Amino acid sequence: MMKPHVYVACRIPSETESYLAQHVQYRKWEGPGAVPYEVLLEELAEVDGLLTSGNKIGPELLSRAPKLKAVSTMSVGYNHFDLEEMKERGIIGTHTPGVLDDTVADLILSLMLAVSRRVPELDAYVKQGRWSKGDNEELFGLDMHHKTLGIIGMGRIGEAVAQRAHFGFGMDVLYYNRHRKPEAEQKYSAKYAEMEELLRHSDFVVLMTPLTPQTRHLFGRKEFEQMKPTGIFINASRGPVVDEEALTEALQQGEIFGAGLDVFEREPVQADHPLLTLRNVVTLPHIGSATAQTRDDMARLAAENLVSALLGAPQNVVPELRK
Ligand SMILES: NC(=O)C1=CN([C@@H]2O[C@H](COP(=O)(O)OP(=O)(O)OC[C@H]3O[C@@H](n4cnc5c(N)ncnc54)[C@H](OP(=O)(O)O)[C@@H]3O)[C@@H](O)[C@H]2O)C=CC1
Ligand SMILES: O=CC(=O)O
Repeated sequence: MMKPHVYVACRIPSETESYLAQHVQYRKWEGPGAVPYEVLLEELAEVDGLLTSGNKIGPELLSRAPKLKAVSTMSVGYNHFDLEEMKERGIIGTHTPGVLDDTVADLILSLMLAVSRRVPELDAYVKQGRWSKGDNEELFGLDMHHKTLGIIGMGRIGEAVAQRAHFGFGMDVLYYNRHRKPEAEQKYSAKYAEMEELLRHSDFVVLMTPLTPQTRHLFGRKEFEQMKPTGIFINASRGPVVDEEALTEALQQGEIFGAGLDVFEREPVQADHPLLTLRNVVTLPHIGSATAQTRDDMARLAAENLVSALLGAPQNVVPELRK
């Protein structure tokens, strides 16, 4: 039987390439940087499958890929999939849930600590030779242990955050989803709360929903106003879930204590973005799952997902495209 043809548009480790080679014929983008859109369109003309990590999968691209049967993204988020278009064309879309939960949760905890204890700001203070003797109250931060954490989007990653916060830091956990999760409530003594109640009672608010039409700008002026003035806001979901103008205002006006951001409305964020000028914001370049081990695991799973889809027994299909 002829092996299916695949294009690999993102970096994958050599072990994963060997795995792919057993099942498919593939070509790959060798870099540097991201694959240019024109190259992608050309490559897709003849392939059955695409392995990607964030290329927009929309009508133009799909219309240039007449043989395409499956797109596998090396990410758990799949807001770059045009789900309606893929459904109409019968394209299978898969993602990589689960393998990155602990790594992303670790990063979220590091943002919570970095903002509350002002780690980057104080690192700069020391390195700039501004440390003087004596107890300087201006350098004090806020405690994280035994405070209240509110998680909006208590899914796989949200639960990994709850686990660390509750058992590691003795935090009380509130959460908001569209559906309650009795098992999570039991495991982490978590309490379900409506958004407003969660925002009013939480010392730390972690946003971890997917980006969907319903969650776009879920967080705006009203939500920041409802937070405590000592509240810390963390977003590691997707940038457009937050209205960045409202967040900037809330930070400038002291409506909240600080924010930790791994994601932005436009990525890469522009160097002159107002958020980057604020002392009480800790930023990262969308790096939640980026450890060597976890990226290897994601690449392997994405490759397995693609092979499974092309060989007729698809796994890890995104919920909206399941038959
Ligand atoms: N910064 C980074 O590097 C990374 C970012 N991510 C982002 O994190 C997201 C979450 O990943 P993961 O935990 O695996 O996903 P899950 O699907 O497991 O969890 C998402 C949670 O969000 C809730 N949710 C969905 N829609 C809404 C809504 N409209 N209002 C309130 N809650 C909602 C869901 O509950 P319910 O359905 O009951 O509402 C669910 O509990 C990904 O989609 C991705 O965008 C993921 C990995 C790395
Ligand atoms: O942002 C990363 C992902 O896996 O989604």
